[in-house]
Amino acid sequence: MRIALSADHAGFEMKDQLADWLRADGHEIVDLGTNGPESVDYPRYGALLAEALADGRAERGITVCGSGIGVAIAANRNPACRCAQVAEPVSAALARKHNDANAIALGARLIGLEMAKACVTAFLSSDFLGGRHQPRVDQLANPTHEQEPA
Ligand SMILES: O=C(CO)[C@H](O)[C@H](O)[C@H](O)COP(=O)(O)O
Repeated sequence: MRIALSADHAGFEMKDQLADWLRADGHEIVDLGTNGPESVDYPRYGALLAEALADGRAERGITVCGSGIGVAIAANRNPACRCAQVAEPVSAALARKHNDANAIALGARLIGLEMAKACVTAFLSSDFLGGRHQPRVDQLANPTHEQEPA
């Protein structure tokens, strides 16, 4: 699979470790930086990830910052991106199954590499379930207030 990775300074080390691990597993990696510990601003790296998904350079995205929150907010500004901040694999799988997420955001200051790998494995190996979830995902791009609860 073609997978884009991005990170700010807080996440670049985990990003690089995940990239090596995914390459060893046969995936094609689009590395969008950053590539060192110098302080950078996370909005750029969330946006770069979303752009790679929007223009088809990658089928899935993984972005890392200290908490995963900043890069997730930034990535989700692009309507082509559905990015879930996750810290354990059940949420990573649900992000695919229910939300058709095409990206996850990880917090390198909150979880270790093994938990990050478990999240990535769950994310990449889970499929969108469709059905009742499809119109909800559609509404993310086009919110409606027409439906009221029964
Ligand atoms: O965006 C974040 C928090 O929501 C990320 O954790 C950033 O990596 C963090 O804010 C960077 O913090 P730093 O003190 O500038 O290293």
